[in-house]
Amino acid sequence: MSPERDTPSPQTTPKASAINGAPIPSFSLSSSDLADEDNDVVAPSFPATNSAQRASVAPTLSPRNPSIQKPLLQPAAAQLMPPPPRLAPNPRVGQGTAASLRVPTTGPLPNRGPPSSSNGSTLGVPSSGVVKPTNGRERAKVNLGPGYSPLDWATLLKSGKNLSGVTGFQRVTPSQLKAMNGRKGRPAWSSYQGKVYNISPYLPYHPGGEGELRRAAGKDGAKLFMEVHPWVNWENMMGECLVGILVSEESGGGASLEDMD
Ligand code: HEM
Repeated sequence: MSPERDTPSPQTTPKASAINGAPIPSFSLSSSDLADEDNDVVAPSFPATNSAQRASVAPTLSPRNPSIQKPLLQPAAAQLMPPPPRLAPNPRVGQGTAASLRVPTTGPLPNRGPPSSSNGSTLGVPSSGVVKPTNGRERAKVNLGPGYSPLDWATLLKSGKNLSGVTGFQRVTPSQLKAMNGRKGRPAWSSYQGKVYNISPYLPYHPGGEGELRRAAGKDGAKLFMEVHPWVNWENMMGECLVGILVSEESGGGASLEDMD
């Protein structure tokens, strides 16, 4: 408490007082001061009339604010409440809502996938548009020669040509299947779910490469096939290459198989 402070009247609202002898501004809260004021009071030049600082100060700072004309019977809290919204112009408002919706220029954009990919696709997906499971294996990229596209294979399937390499339905024993491994001029056969197919004509059409397909030659190819691409329909793609059915060794093979040896 400063000894220089004016002694306030116990009946009046406590007045602000100078702490270091500085004069108190004329905007006193006392009713007598208000009565002496008229509306010609010039607002202080600072803060500016429409500034944010002024907006945050009690309304009694603005003589043009009608609230100061009211008697001090209002609760003190009401006197200290900020004026009705008279905010300084928001510089963003003039730029439209697009400004507030604009995506920051730093950091990854949403829904854009990984920032970059080895195939150069900006969307981070393979350029083929097909996302395939890899089964933990690195798939070989095979360039099929001209005329050996999947469409070409489909055309060949419908051509009516004999793609099985045999004249009739065969009963194939495991040993006979093993002999048809594609070597020494022999055809490549492979079994799938008990059926035997001649995979030789498909070798140059196989998207995974001839070498991969040859791994199934002379044996049951189902396991290898399902490991790599279980979504591929073997029976549809190889239907015209059907040689016959796999039978037990004791059952014996067909006569035509013996002719091929
Ligand atoms: C007659 C049986 C087979 C047929 C009809 C066949 C068919 C196909 C087809 C249609 C594709 C393309 C798949 C795609 O793009 O989604 C493909 C790819 C492939 N196949 Fe086969 N396939 C056969 C057997 C095999 C076997 C036995 C192997 C492995 C030993 C194999 C290995 C592959 C590989 C590595 C690819 C490449 C996959 C990729 O590019 O992501 N295929 N095959």
